[in-house]
Amino acid sequence: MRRVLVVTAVPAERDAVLAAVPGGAEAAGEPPFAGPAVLRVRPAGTRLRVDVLAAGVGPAAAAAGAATALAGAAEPYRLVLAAGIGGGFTPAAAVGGTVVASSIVAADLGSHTPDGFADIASLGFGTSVHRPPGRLAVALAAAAGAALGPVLTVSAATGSAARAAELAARHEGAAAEAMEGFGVATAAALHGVPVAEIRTVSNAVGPRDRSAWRIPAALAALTSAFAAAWPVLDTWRDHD
Ligand SMILES: O=C(O)c1cccc(C(=O)CC[C@H]2O[C@@H](n3cnc4c(=O)[nH]cnc43)[C@H](O)[C@@H]2O)c1
Repeated sequence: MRRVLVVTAVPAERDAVLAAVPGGAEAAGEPPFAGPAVLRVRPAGTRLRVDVLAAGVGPAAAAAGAATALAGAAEPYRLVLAAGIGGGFTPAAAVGGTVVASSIVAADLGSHTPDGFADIASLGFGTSVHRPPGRLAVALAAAAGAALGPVLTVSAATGSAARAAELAARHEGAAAEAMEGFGVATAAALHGVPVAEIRTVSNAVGPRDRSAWRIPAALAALTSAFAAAWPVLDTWRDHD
């Protein structure tokens, strides 16, 4: 049986992933304390047992929830997936599109200096990038019709064109921005489990415009992305 943990921010994203498996979900056991529940689905025609957790918004909640699920697992997970909606960088990822992370980047973890932003790695305090297994990321992107590129994790969503341009200039090929991936990846790395990230684009990274957000479309795309991903996750071997 191939156990996969999917970590989203909010229940609507969790439910979009679960909707990719007709027939609904079952409880995957009570959380070890009064934390978010984990729901389980078994995609038909695969050996997958997929646990889906809505851990909360932001890198800290994502890391805490993912680490708790990993630590409490009765059997080890073979892969952890950060998943949900995100902002797309133009032109790499349009609203309604899908992005698979080639790298998972902590984009605002570090220090502001007179010479610009210094990330956590340049400060000597650990890594600022987690890398999914390359062949898995390529296969997921191909199956889902997704763009493949760096997905930036931020603690504060971009709200201006200037900030979007600053991030795009610092991270070549940046495809999407979200708030949980690096937290999930940090928990996965702590437990020695490979990580991947799938984002569906609800908005363009740039000036804050709530009216331009297309969250229902992004959630529908998330369901489609996971329906396409099951066969890839089922056959992937972690030495690939
Ligand atoms: O700026 C606002 O008014 C605003 C209104 C609703 C939601 C937000 C968020 O920041 C949602 C963050 C939540 O959704 C993901 N997400 C979606 N798009 C983005 C983005 O462009 N940048 C960062 N995160 C985004 C994120 O992963 C969170 O789970 C703001």
